[in-house]
Amino acid sequence: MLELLRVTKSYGPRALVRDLDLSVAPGEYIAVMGESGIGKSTLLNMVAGLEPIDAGDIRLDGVSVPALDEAGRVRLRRERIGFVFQAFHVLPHLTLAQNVALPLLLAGLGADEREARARELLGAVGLGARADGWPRELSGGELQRVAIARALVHRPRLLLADEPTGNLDPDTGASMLDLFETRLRASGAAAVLVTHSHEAARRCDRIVRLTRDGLVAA
Ligand SMILES: Nc1ncnc2c1ncn2[C@@H]1O[C@H](COP(=O)(O)OP(=O)(O)OP(=O)(O)O)[C@@H](O)[C@H]1O
Repeated sequence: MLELLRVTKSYGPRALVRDLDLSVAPGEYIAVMGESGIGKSTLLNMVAGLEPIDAGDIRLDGVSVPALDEAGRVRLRRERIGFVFQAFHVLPHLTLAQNVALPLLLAGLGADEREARARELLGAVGLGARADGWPRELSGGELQRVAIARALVHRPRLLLADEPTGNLDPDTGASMLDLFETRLRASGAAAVLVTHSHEAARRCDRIVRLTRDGLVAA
């Protein structure tokens, strides 16, 4: 469902990734590990069409992401991708329920369904009682769980998650990985998880390591 074909990306004169190949099957979970600064976040951003590539191709369900125009990339993200950003990107002027419901608002769902699904997912990440609270009232780990709920609420085909358990204690982290399983894998959705956690990586079907020489099996 996701294919990276000889993807090359440079910042200035320095090639960050060169001729990168990766193939992710429906329902497959891939853990991407690798040293800090090697390009893992950039990899997720390229897949989501948030960062242009210099050469190669990225195909999601047969659609070439780099060939889309900006409107097409926005639509692809809204409809098919859930993204847990390393820095959360939870919007401070929206309540937690409104933050989580945002993908459903963009998808054109009615208010009642948006509300119900956002609250249900906040419950699933252990923040049901805080649904009407504000991001400024939350700890880092709680914000991370809001970001996870928002990435799952529209039932994406592909979850891209950048250190999704980085701010969580081991038990909470494990329960978030359980949630990915129950909400995504059952429907054939795939996931690419960037993680430094061997615990989280072990739960995936495959672990790859991003190195200066490209992606290698770990
Ligand atoms: N917009 C940009 N312009 C120039 N350089 C950038 C840009 N974005 C990222 N980089 C550089 O590309 C490299 C890879 O960054 P990236 O965030 O993808 O690494 P990472 O593997 O996710 O690191 P970490 O594990 O620390 O999050 C870094 O050296 C970073 O400074």
